[in-house]
Amino acid sequence: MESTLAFPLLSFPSRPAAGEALASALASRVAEAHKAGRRARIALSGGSSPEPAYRAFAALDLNWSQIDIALVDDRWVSTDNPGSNQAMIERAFGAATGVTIHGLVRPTLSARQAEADINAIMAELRPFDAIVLGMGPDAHTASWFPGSPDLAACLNPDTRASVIGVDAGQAPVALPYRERMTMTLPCVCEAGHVLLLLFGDDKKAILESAVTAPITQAPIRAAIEAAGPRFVTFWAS
Ligand SMILES: O=C1O[C@H](COP(=O)(O)O)[C@@H](O)[C@H](O)[C@H]1O
Repeated sequence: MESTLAFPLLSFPSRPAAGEALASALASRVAEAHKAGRRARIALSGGSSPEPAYRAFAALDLNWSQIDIALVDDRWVSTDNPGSNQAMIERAFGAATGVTIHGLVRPTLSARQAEADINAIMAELRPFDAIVLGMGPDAHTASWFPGSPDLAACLNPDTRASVIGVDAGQAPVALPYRERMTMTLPCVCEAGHVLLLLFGDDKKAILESAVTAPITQAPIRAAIEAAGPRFVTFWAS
């Protein structure tokens, strides 16, 4: 199927092939950082789509002790909850000995109460070499949900915050995980590479509609516009 998008959408014959290509792109970003003599910093999304791609990345022969992995967003649950993005990422990177994973959740606090602590950590990690985004069926990305009273704060281009606690309870797709922590638009879109991993003909059609939809209804459009040519989609049917 031809893409009608005005930005790069790389099509792959299968989901595993798309995941391997994403893993290879991330490995290139890691190699660049290490060649420059510094730790590599990658931020990853959660959800149901990306775990096999993360396993493919984790299987690569990299100097994992010089790689920081942060989360783009998480549901405000502890890692024993099946909805925990952190738990999925920790599982996927089990083979990556020495990697540092920076979780966003502090289960004894509310997301709002934890913002200052997590923002301090993110300030040390920014800017990220690469960020991996996903997209939900309501055109949300990260935890930027249509209808959320916190959407404007998430998408404020002038915010100094890297992450904010959000109430996503107005978005049916978010439930039952109403309370969340998410990176903000500037934190995501200043990254060297903003990579969207997307599966299914239905989601491709949603992405194509999102580029002309109001940002309040299709928050992913904010990332597409802010990242410009650094926004690349890895897609398989
Ligand atoms: O809730 C979330 O959903 C999005 C999309 O996930 P998917 O299940 O449709 O693959 C994800 O990118 C985000 O990290 C997650 O918190």
